[in-house]
Amino acid sequence: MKKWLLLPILALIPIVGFSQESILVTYFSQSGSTRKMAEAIAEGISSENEVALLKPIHEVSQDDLLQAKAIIVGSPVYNGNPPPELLTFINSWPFEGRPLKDKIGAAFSTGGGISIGEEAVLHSIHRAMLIHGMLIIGGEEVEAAFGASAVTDEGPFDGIDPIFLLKAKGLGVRVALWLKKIH
Ligand SMILES: Cc1cc2nc3c(=O)[nH]c(=O)nc-3n(C[C@H](O)[C@H](O)[C@H](O)COP(=O)(O)O)c2cc1C
Repeated sequence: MKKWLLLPILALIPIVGFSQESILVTYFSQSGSTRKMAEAIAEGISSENEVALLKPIHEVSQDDLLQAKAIIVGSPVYNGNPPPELLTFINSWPFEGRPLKDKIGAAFSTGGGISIGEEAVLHSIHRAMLIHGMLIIGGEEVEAAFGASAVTDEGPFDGIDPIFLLKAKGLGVRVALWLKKIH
C-alpha cells in the first residue's frame, strides 16, 4: 500500500479510540439486587445515547478503568460496610500518576434494612474515589443526592422496588448529561 494512503487511516485512530470510551458501571452482587440497580443505571446512560460498560467487579480490567469516561460503582451493605471484595477491587485501581484524576465518579448501594448502612457504603465508595482525585456526583433527585440506594428486605420492600430503579436510572442519566456538558 502506498504511504500516502495510510495517512488518512492513521488520522482516524484517535477518533475511533475516543468513541470506544464508555461509562463503566461496575458492581458486586451475590443475590442480584445490586446488579438490578446497575442495569437500571446502564439503561439511564443509554437513554442519553452514551455507551455503558456494565460489568461485575471481577471482570473489570485496568484498561476498562483507564478508558472509562466515568466510573459508577455499586455495592451491597455488609455489616454496615462494603464487602471486602469491593474494597479489594477499589484498592487494585491504578494510582501511580493518579490516572483516574478528574474522571466523574458516582456510587450506588443496596441494603437489607432501612438506614443500616446504605449511605455509609455510598460515602465509603466516594471517599476512595476522592483519594483518586475523581469528581463525585449524586443522582438526579434530592432523594438520591448521595447516589442511588435501595432497601431490599424490610417493611414493604422485598427485592428491588421500582422506586429504587427509577433513582438508579436517574443517576445514569445525570452522569451521562454531565459528560456531555464537560466534553
Ligand atoms: C454478610 C451480610 C451482611 C449484611 N449486612 C447488612 C447490613 O449491615 N445492613 C443492611 O442493610 N443489609 C445487610 N445485608 C443485606 C444485603 O446488604 C442486602 O441483601 C443486599 O441487597 C444484597 O445485595 P445483592 O443482592 O446485590 O447481593 C447483609 C447481607 C450479608 C450477606
